[in-house]
Amino acid sequence: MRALVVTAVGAESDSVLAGLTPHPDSPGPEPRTLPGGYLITRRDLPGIAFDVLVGGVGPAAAAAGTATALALAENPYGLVVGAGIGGGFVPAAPVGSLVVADAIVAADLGAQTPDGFVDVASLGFGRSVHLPPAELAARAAEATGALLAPVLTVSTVTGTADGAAALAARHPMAGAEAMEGFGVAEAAAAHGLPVLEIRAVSNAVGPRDRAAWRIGDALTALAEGFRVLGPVLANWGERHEQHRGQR
Ligand SMILES: O=C(O)c1cccc(C(=O)CC[C@H]2O[C@@H](n3cnc4c(=O)[nH]cnc43)[C@H](O)[C@@H]2O)c1
Repeated sequence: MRALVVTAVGAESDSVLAGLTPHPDSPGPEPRTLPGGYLITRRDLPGIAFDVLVGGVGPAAAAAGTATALALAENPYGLVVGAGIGGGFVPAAPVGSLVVADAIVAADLGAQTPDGFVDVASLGFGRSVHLPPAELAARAAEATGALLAPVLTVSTVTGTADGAAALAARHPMAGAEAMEGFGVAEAAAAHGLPVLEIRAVSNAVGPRDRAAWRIGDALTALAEGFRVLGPVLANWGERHEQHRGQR
């Protein structure tokens, strides 16, 4: 199977690649540049090939980058994975921990009304949630020690206690927020592909405090997560392809 992993920035892609590179002395091919300037780097593990893309920050950039890579793929992908750092809803997802999405939620796509926020699906336009394959998400969370919970996609980083409380009230089970997952998922769905999202928590969702961000710790956790995730995804891909072959 081939999997496309979509990160926002190079530091996240470097962490993912570090986790997917069993022999640091022979790391594999150098990055290529896709039309649009997207960097994409290939890593081969037993049973699975990964292309790790730097797609940009925010849901629109992530959707554009993912769609570009999927449309230009020489060989078809079987899975798309959104990956990177994110804000954690504490205490469930502390800084340095991992969250695997059991739902990828467009948390600020919709309309504010006098009665509160109405999501885009309730307005009658498209989708507000993408669901990763349940068994895959559960296995990924178990293997990596991640919290299995909804991951919210927002266009604006939550920076106030009121904002965090409003989001938590609308999504009481949420584990993390980030800015790309829903865009990645929309592009994957347009190509009929399953999607997974994993976030390493760099900061707590809440009042803005840049001094408290632990991006290094989160990037280390992301690399460790992908070290474990590689074989899990390979195993899932093999069983998935066998299952498709039997039909
Ligand atoms: O607070 C700021 O001044 C600020 C300025 C520019 C960018 C940021 C970011 O938070 C980068 C967002 C980047 O990292 C992911 N991320 C990490 N933590 C969070 C979060 O708490 N909420 C949303 N996104 C987060 C996100 O996926 C982006 O790729 C801050």
